[in-house]
Amino acid sequence: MSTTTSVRPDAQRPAAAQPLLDVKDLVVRYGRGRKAAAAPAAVDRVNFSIAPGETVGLVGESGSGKSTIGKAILGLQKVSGGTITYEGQDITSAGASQRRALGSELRAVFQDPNSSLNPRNTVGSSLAEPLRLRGVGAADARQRAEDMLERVGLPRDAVDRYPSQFSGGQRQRISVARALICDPKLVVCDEAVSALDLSTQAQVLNLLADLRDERGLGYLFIAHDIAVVQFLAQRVVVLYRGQVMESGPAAAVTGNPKHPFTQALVAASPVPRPTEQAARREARESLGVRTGAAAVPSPGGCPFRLRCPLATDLCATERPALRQVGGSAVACHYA
Ligand SMILES: Nc1ncnc2c1ncn2[C@@H]1O[C@H](COP(=O)(O)OP(=O)(O)OP(=O)(O)O)[C@@H](O)[C@H]1O
Repeated sequence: MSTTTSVRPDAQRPAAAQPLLDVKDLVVRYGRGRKAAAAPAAVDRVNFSIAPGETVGLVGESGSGKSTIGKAILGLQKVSGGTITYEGQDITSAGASQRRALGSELRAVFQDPNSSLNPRNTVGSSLAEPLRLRGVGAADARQRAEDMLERVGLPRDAVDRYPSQFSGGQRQRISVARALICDPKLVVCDEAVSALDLSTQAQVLNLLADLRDERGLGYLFIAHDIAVVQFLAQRVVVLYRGQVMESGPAAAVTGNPKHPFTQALVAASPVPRPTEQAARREARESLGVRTGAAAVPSPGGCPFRLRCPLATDLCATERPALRQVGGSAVACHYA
């Protein structure tokens, strides 16, 4: 699985010799002792790797083992078999000190931002905490927290406010800022945008893509929605009942799924068929409505272009939101 195909051409990079992360024959069984041995494997001989700067999407229905794999990589779940290697170092059963040493390089963003933000702490102290643990002084940590908040599109004075004073989407931006403040090399995003509405999903996905491209980050992007995974991932791994059903370049897996389960997953995604979208566009054009896509071509493509309730056709006419992506202006109703 060495080919990299991205929906954003600027995210393409040559494959590196040594993977950033290598998961080999991973098995996870829940429970202890004899109970665990008798339990069906939640993750069953899973293999995949992530190159530096690459995004791999892990997709599958509920209960297919996605989060279990994420937790095993983060050291939050004991592994029953196989190996997890990070930059050539075996971290399968890493102890506390090895994990601490890895802490700034391997970070996570979860579905619920409250899981990483203590409601009693100001945003500034939540962001500064991982830096302080690594010996950064208070003034420097505050400065870096303010810089990071600005980078994720929040005001610098957010440092002195509490998580409850922000919307769900803003809290997720704060979680992203907290995950990235230590300059990690790999971020596990576990359903990081699933709880957000479509508009906020698009904003956070764009933010994740921009940060990846700026910093050369690797992502393991876990989601049940293959349309969301397709936006960010260069390669996709499809899981079913703990096993890999199909994997490969994102465009191939989502555009021409080989396995019946992947086909079902694509069909289940709330994406109108391209033919349906074309029919909608024709209908609008016959009414003289200018299409957003024709007005401002998008280099990366909107993640919701196929399932946007407006089929993105009214973007440029109704709410001409413009933003810069890779040097080009992109119009999106949801931007
Ligand atoms: N703590 C646990 N104890 C026992 N079984 C568990 C535990 N956590 C998960 N499982 C089981 O492991 C399997 C995989 O669960 P996992 O949460 O990894 O799936 P998932 O694909 O992330 O699902 P979802 O999309 O709903 O989060 C499921 O059968 C689940 O019931």
